[in-house]
Amino acid sequence: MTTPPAITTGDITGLVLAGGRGTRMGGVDKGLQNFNGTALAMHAVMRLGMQVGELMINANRNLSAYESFGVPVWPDGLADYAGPLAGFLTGLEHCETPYLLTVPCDTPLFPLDLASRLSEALVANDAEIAMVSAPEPSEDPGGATALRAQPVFCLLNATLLESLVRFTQAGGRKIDKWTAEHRTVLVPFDQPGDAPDAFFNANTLAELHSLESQRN
Ligand SMILES: Nc1nc2c(ncn2[C@@H]2O[C@H](COP(=O)(O)OP(=O)(O)OP(=O)(O)O)[C@@H](O)[C@H]2O)c(=O)[nH]1
Ligand SMILES: [Mg+2]
Repeated sequence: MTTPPAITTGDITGLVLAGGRGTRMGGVDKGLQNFNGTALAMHAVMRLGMQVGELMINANRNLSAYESFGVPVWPDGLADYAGPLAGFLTGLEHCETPYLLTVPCDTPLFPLDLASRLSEALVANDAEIAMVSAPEPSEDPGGATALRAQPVFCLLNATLLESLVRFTQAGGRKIDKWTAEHRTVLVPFDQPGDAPDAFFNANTLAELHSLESQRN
């Protein structure tokens, strides 16, 4: 058997997902909220930018504010805030590299080796999709953390565009339902040296402020 070629940085387009409603944050444009003095989406742009060859932002409001971050901005093609899968579709439609790596705008401490670890796992498992699996805080105070799939952190083979067009045209909206149709590898980020809170996301203003006090 021949080993599939490694994925290099230049093979990947990074996509910052900032197209949501931000309902739990009071309906604000989440990507534009300040985090330690810089807009959340800009944190993602900087962190992802050092791991990929090209970058894009997917946003549905305040497009000129996002454009000022210096990377192309694309709104959803699907109407009415169809969810993050609409962002995946937009990203794949505009992706000119063999792979697309998605990150949400509300997780500003995601790891700097995200792209390399997802890439290695994708190749090693001959997969089409590599998805993060990471510790999540327990609902009960003092409860143990559990490892959960983080479907908005996904490395996708760009050839999946056709499949996603079909899935969304049929009304599909759930990321995990779509990824289940393809060879998907879950990549655990709970190894020694991994920050346990790297994938904590800010859905409310209180969560945003509590994340601000963490160091990375
Ligand atoms: N393109 C696109 N992205 C979305 C959409 N809905 C959510 N997202 C993105 O998916 C990621 C995870 O979503 P949430 O954390 O639920 O963010 P949200 O939908 O803005 O917030 P809530 O309305 O409070 O659920 C974020 O990066 C959002 O920007 C959508 O309709 N279109
Ligand atoms: Mg979130």
